[in-house]
Amino acid sequence: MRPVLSCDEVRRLEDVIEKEGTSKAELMEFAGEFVASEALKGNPSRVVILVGFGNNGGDGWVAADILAQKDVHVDVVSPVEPDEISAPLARHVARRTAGRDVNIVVGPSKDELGELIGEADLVIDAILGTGFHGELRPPFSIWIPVVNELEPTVLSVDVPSGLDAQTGVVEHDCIRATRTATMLAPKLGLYSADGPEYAGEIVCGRLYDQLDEVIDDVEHEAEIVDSADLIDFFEPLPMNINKYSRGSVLVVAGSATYPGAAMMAAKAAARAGAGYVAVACPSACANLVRMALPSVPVIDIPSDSRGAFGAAARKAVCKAAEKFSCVLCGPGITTAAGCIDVVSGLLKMDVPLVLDADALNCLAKYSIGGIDKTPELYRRDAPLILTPHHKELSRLIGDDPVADLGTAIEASRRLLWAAGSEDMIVVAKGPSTAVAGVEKVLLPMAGPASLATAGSGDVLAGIIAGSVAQAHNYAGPWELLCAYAVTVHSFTGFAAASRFGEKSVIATDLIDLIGDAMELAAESALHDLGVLDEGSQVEEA
Ligand SMILES: NC(=O)C1=CN([C@@H]2O[C@H](COP(=O)(O)OP(=O)(O)OC[C@H]3O[C@@H](n4cnc5c(N)ncnc54)[C@H](OP(=O)(O)O)[C@@H]3O)[C@@H](O)[C@H]2O)[C@@H](O)CC1
Ligand SMILES: Nc1ncnc2c1ncn2[C@@H]1O[C@H](COP(=O)(O)OP(=O)(O)O)[C@@H](O)[C@H]1O
Ligand SMILES: [K+]
Repeated sequence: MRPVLSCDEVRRLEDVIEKEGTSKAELMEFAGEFVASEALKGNPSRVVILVGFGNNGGDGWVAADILAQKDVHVDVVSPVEPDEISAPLARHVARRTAGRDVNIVVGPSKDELGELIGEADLVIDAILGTGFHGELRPPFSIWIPVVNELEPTVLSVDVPSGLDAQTGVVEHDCIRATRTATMLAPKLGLYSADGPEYAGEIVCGRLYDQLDEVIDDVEHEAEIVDSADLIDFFEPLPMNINKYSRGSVLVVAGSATYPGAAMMAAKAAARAGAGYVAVACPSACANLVRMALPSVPVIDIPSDSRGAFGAAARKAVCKAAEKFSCVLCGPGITTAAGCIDVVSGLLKMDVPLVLDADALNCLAKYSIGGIDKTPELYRRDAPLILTPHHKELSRLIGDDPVADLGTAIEASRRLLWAAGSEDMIVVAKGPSTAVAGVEKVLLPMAGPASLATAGSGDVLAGIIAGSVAQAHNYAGPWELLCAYAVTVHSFTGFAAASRFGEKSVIATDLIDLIGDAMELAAESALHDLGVLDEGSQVEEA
């Protein structure tokens, strides 16, 4: 796993490294070297380097010097003369570079800038990094659209200029990078909100030899999960099993209005590998589910007058739930009184429980001002996995806003720390999904935007429940198991997008591709580990 840091954590890490004897000035030299080495990968003969007033620009000035020494023609475009640069470290390297064989262009007109970029093989964006804040000011608010309009190959330094390195939000405009060379560790904003849209491929410069020894001296906002980290989940089925010992899931879902949610979640749980999946749904939709899923037993639960779980549902659901390795509750249940009762009943049982969709909205209705105010409602000994999207997560914490990865992580931590249980996980879904536990927050590979389609979350909930059901002797951490399920879901998105077209994917497409997705994830893990070559063939020893 690879750490992702907040801007504050990066600053603390720089301080730790400085205490160990490597100054910030030296780090800037290493950052510039890393940028130059990334730039040279494309063998450019002309490079334009756009620099700002701060240390992000400093990295650009160092890179300019190195590239010029490698016989690359370098134009450095600066808003001011080197002597007028405000950040002292950046001013120092700018003055030094000014004495070398680089062409410095101060405050060019739009047309001059366009001409320079038009002639370049590569543009290096060292305008703004982690120090960017507020509204984009001239001349950068003029430069950035000129760059984007010409669509050159762009290497951004640390973060694309205009992107908030913490939230990933682009308020006005932002450099559209082909690649981003980020320093020490990726910043959270590269994975949040608009980050993935603007950052392109992300490469990380370690800069400091003993990075592994000091990186744990600061907190990590999150950790990226690579397929290779999930290798233990790709074991083949053992021979000596039966349908129950493989793992069983009870899907407590559906209503007369949303029978499809129960069908999708149940089928996904089975496709994810559970040997026995049953559905407990309101009697009003039970026959529909039976007809749609011939392999799935359906338990009739008393309905209310609208076809949702009724007053007698709690007892019936809890009795049925006793025999299963995992219970998934929520898809399509509505928030009728009987549903709230069902959720509260299941929380009191000691079966591993996944709460999704309306089960979360039922939970939010329990308390005013956020369920973290009354954690005894959801604190339990058995595993509890909540799978909210941003809006559901916001409801769980009393309607405080959840808008991006950073706020989703913060909200998840509120819920987790209030409960204080190692067996509780919040899978905070969004364009990038965070899997948060009390100890750490994981960022599994995100899927394509095709996953933003109704019912896609029901499929994920089914994959999670199916995976939990199979984890009999699993010693944890539950975060990793959920990260595996999210990764498989992401791969279903890619597989479906390539089969049906990016815009044509619907949630039911994802379900039959779960097997393919597991295979793709396993291949990717073997590839990361160097066991598979480029052509995905097993390498001969
Ligand atoms: N992490 C690491 O270990 C290492 C980090 N390093 C590098 O340092 C970078 C951080 O440098 P930094 O702190 O100097 O900030 P930076 O991004 O250059 O921006 C500050 C300048 O931009 C200006 N400015 C701000 N907002 C603006 C706006 N809206 N519109 C226009 N201007 C705006 C701001 O002006 P001010 O608002 O202060 O007037 C100030 O002049 C980091 O990203 C990485 O590349 C490496 O060198 C070494 C290792
Ligand atoms: N832009 C996006 N890029 C990648 N994945 C996305 C994007 N938008 C949503 N997703 C994923 O799609 C799923 C949507 O879940 P959810 O909002 O609960 O849908 P529903 O309630 O309709 O089933 C989540 O797994 C989420 O991470
Ligand atoms: K930048």
